[in-house]
Formats: sequence, structure tokens, C-alpha cells
Amino acid sequence: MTAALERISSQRAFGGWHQRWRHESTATRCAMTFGLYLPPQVEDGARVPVVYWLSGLTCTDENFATKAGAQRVAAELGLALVLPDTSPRGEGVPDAERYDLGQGASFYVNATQAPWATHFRMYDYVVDELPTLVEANFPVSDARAIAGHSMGGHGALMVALRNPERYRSASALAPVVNPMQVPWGREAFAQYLGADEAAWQRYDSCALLRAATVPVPMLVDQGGADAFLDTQLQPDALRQAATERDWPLTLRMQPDYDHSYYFVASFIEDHLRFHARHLP
Ligand SMILES: N[C@@H](CCC(=O)N[C@@H](CS)C(=O)NCC(=O)O)C(=O)O
Repeated sequence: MTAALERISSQRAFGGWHQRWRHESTATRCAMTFGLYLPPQVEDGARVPVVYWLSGLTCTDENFATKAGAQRVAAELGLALVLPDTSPRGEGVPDAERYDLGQGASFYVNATQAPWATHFRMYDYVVDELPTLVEANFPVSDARAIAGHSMGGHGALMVALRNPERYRSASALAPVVNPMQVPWGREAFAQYLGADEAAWQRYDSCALLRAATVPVPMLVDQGGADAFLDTQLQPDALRQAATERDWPLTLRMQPDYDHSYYFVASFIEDHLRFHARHLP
């Protein structure tokens, strides 16, 4: 056990444990908190595959833990869940008045611009530091999948497209698929990455998919009554890129569902079963 890992809480859930942990991150240079669900199968000494979950704007690790109802299915399937926070936080970490920039709104990039560049290195945190920490300290294997919602759906697809050797599958609910072309992404990327849009392409799932060479199976669900559908999400842009590349994407429109965790909770079971089919 790494000495710097501090357990905040541990609760029985569906025969396993839901825990919260805190540690000093070298990537973000501040204390980071993450959620961890360990399914009952770890009690037989098994190392279990892991689904990393990236949440959306304004979330912490707790939104998904308390609202999605994912632990029941993870317990059945023998999957661990790792739930990072959505940004660095705390005193000394820059923030913005608006909800879609700063703390709670990292967009999972490595910022290069002041004042963000010192702490907002969530790409490195999610891709490298957190899996290394989790695999060294808990009974989980290196068989990984990644999933997320909204800004976190962007994060999950983008991270998998850039690291196809590290993830067996990726999925998203109501993801921001083309951040370079929509207000949430354009405003955040300008702040975090600067004005040169060439640097934005490395974080844009549509651009990445057009250049990708190693396929990663993907499942995307999008609610038809999502208030952000036309302005921020635009899943047809991903469908178009996937069709051009003959990419293994299943994109499902779900009529009447909105952007909330009622939508996430309704389809998370399908997503975990999808990942379990690709994990050993
Ligand atoms: N309704 C929010 C927009 C942010 C939002 O919808 N956040 C989504 C992710 S993009 C979320 O998961 N919110 C937290 C929750 O529903 O528990 C606002 O205008 O402040």
C-alpha cells in the first residue's frame, strides 16, 4: 500500500465495497480524491478488470457513485469501477466563476496556458498516474475500459482514441464528440490550450477518429430530449467520422431522455455489459 493513499470512506455495496481515496498527485500537483468500487469477486483473491468513469461538468467522484446505480451491475459482472474527480481542486488551484471552466471542468486535457498549466494536467492523471496507482495498490488488473458522461464522455472517447493499446473498449453517454466545434469545447480549449487550434485536435474525438489506425469498440447513447443535443453534443459528427472510417461504433438515440443522471442510470447497465464483453 502506498503510504500517501488515504482512505476517506468504505461502505458495503452489493457484496463488494464502495470506497473513496485521497492522494497527492504528481500530475496535478494537488490532493486528488477518487471513488473505487471493488466487486465481491476480489474477496476470492482475484484481480478484476476495471472500468474508468469520467464524469461531466460540475461533478465530483460522488455524482456517479450515488446516482448511476452502477455498483449492482459491476458486482454481478466482477468489474471494478474507478471514478476520478473532474479536475484538480482546492486552495491555490485556479478557478472561474462559470460552471464550464476551471474546477469541475477540466475537459481532461493537459493545459499549456496560464493560469491553468500548473495544475490542470488531467490527461496525464487519468491516462498514466491513476491507473498506475490503482493497479499497484488494489486487486485490479490492467484490463481497462473507459466510459463517461458529457464532458466525461468526451474524455473517455478521446483518451481511448489516443491510447488504443491501453483500453479494450470505450463508451459514452451524451458525449461532447467534437469539442473544437461547440461552445463548451471552444471556450475551454482556448483557455487551457491557447489560440492555436492545431493543438486542439489532439483532444477532439472526431479529429482523432479520422486519423486513428487501431480500432477500439465504442458504444454511445444520446438522449433525444437532451437540452444540449444541438448546441454542444452533436453526435452526428461522430457518426459521420465513424462511417467514413468503417469504425466499430454503435451510436443509439434514446427518444425522450434528457442530459441528467436519470438518463445515465437508465443505460449504465448496457454500458457495463458492453465493456464486460471486451474484458477478460
Ligand atoms: N445544469 C448544469 C449543467 C451542467 C450539467 O448538466 N452537468 C452534468 C454533466 S455535463 C451533470 O452530470 N451534473 C451533475 C448531476 O446531475 O449530478 C448547469 O447549468 O450548471
